[in-house]
Amino acid sequence: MTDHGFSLRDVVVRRGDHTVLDGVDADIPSDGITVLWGPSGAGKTSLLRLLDRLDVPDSGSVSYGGTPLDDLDVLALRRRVGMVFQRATPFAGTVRDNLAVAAPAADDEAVRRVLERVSLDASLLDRDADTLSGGELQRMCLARTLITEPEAVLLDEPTSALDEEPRRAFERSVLELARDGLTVVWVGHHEAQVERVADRVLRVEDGRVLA
Ligand SMILES: Nc1ncnc2c1ncn2[C@@H]1O[C@H](COP(=O)(O)OP(=O)(O)OP(=O)(O)O)[C@@H](O)[C@H]1O
Repeated sequence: MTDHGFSLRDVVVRRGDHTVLDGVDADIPSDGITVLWGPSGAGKTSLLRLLDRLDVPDSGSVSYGGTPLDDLDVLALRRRVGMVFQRATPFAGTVRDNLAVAAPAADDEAVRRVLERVSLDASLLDRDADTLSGGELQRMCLARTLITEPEAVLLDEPTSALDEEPRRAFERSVLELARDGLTVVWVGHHEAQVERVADRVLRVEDGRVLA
């Protein structure tokens, strides 16, 4: 197991009388892009949310960098592990305001650097976030996650609402981030996309992770 990967042992999540995750054992190494892949309703999103402690399992354990998440301060964990959701979640205000919410102390240089990492033009900084295109918005959300310099990011079908061109642009940004050492866990849907981005695939089916 590498320095800051995730590991899940016998993880069970129940919602009412439905078992959403049913004894999951999995290791997610810190290098490259790991895609969680499987049919709708298989439990991919539920698994991803455990990694940032947005949810806690009913039993079993989840650790990060060898430490059980229960033993980590949750805010510190979320600084190390960022999340981008399926639907872009802009705050009211400009792109600059959105980045400042995540990192009030970030200077101009840091802001410009993070925009460059997601291929967003710096001229967008003073635009109202709600005037951005879907693709720009999702890359802004990625930038907002990256500006706190996490070690890992969790992506929950971040391109499912995007057309082909912005989807490819988002993929290119993430591939480059992974090449620069960011740990990426990506809940995928489109098979062609999985083939383009995955360094490894964890197949999730019916609440289990198959080898
Ligand atoms: N809060 C909840 N209450 C009841 N059932 C839930 C809840 N959250 C998830 N589920 C159920 O758990 C199962 C797994 O859901 P999950 O969202 O993890 O699947 P998924 O693999 O991410 O699916 P999709 O690809 O459609 O997003 C689904 O059957 C879902 O209806």
